[in-house]
Amino acid sequence: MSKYVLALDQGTTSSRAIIFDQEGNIVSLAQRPIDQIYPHPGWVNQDAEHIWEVTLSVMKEAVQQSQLGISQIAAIGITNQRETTILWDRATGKPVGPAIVWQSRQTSHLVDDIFRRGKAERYQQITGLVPDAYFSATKILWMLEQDPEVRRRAEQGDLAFGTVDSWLLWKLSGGKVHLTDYSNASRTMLFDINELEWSDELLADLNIPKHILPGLCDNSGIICHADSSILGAEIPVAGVAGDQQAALFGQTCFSPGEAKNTYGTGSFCLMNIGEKPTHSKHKLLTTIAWGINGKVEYALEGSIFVTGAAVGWLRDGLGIIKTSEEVEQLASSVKDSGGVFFVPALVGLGAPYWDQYARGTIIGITRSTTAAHIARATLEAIAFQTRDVVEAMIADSGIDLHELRVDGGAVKNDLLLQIQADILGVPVVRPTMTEVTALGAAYLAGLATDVWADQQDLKAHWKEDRRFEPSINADQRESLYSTWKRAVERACRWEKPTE
Ligand SMILES: Nc1ncnc2c1ncn2[C@@H]1O[C@H](COP(=O)(O)OP(=O)(O)O)[C@@H](O)[C@H]1O
Ligand SMILES: O=P(O)(O)OC[C@H](O)CO
Repeated sequence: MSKYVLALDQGTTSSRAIIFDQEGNIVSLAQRPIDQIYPHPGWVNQDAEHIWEVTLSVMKEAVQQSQLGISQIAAIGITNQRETTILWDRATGKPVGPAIVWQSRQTSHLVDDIFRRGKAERYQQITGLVPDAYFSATKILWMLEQDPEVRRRAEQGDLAFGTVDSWLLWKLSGGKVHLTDYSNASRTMLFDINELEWSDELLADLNIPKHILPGLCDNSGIICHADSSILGAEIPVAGVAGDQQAALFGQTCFSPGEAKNTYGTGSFCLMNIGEKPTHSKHKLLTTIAWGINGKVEYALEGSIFVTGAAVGWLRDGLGIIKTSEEVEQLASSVKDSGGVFFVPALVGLGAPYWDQYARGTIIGITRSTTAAHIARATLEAIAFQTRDVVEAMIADSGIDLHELRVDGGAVKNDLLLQIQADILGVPVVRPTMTEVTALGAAYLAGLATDVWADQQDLKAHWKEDRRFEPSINADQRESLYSTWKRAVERACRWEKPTE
């Protein structure tokens, strides 16, 4: 009998549930948006109950749409927006306050404190991360410091911390498990990626009680069973990974040197570096790709905070497009950006700049600048930021990039991918399946439940849709890129740190 896998992709802007067949084809897909809460400039919050309700509803919808019997679904795989921090009451299962989203800058001052105390390097040695408000650690601290009652309940063991994977596992299992996987743990800035355990040293440094943390589980293996009240049967949850690591897996980048870039709210370029956690010398992150059957593999990561979200801002903030898709037509209506450069540092800058206080900058505007030039500059900014991290990755790994595999919500935009090939100077390759994040989660779950035999089996599913070749010469490319670097300089350190 054919087997199917249900993947839950809980992203920053939406939850998707996708059922895959054994060839890796989509049988059904349901998607609904996640409400964003912006209480103050630079803050980004979400409601954890809402995240669960939306995820539950798309899961039910995808199963219904597929017309499959529930017994045909061999496993559930989970993948999630990473770092987003949730604290909940173990007894009631209710979240304590809003979830603090990975993009939120509300804890920048707590990170400044780590730097002021001269501890940044130590954090990096232990966790592989450049200290930043992006990661969960200072978000947890912020929640504990906001309210003495929250701190008291946490100390007493009443509260549980989790990233979105833990929250979904808790909810799916009916409150039976409090776990996280290696890939998500490695994004908390509390996990020792060398020793593969929570760091007592960093927990003590931030005064975070260890017992609020989840236990660890493999990325592939039976983790728990979905409560039968949810889909009518106890389906095994057999795969879980942070969305960027899941995309690396879905793109079948199983060997050292293989890399992908995912274009969603932000963009995340990851390269498999094998079994040694080599530390970056060029301000990239070292992160856990996955841990399966006791074997942990690592990746280098360039995290770009705002790419698709900049297109979202053109839509919701400026109102110059009605849908994100419209950006392609608007940007195509001009041959270049007319000298306009947009540094979309809307929530600071991630790799390789790590400037919490950079802010968005549009520069080079003249009397002839139009909305179309700004739209084109936005797509170019996505490509320039990718070049920034790809250059760092080549410098770190010593491996030359011959092509870039891409995926994510924004890669249906052909113009974006052409601009990307032009700015990088290497071909950009889009696979036929662009829901690679969900596919990666399905693969992890399906490998543990005999839907697929091994990684070789998965490699056979990957097919190229289109290859975008560079179409500008090296002089044009370098001239554009050096102007981008000047624009970034103007955006850096704009906001004043608060004490
Ligand atoms: N055609 C397009 N061109 C450029 N950006 C797009 C396009 N379609 C969607 N996007 C952007 O992609 C993002 C959604 O991608 P998705 O992978 O679903 O994100 P996430 O997983 O971060 O929620 C949004 O920020 C949206 O503005
Ligand atoms: O939900 P996405 O696709 O924007 O991914 C967010 C990343 O996991 C943040 O680290």
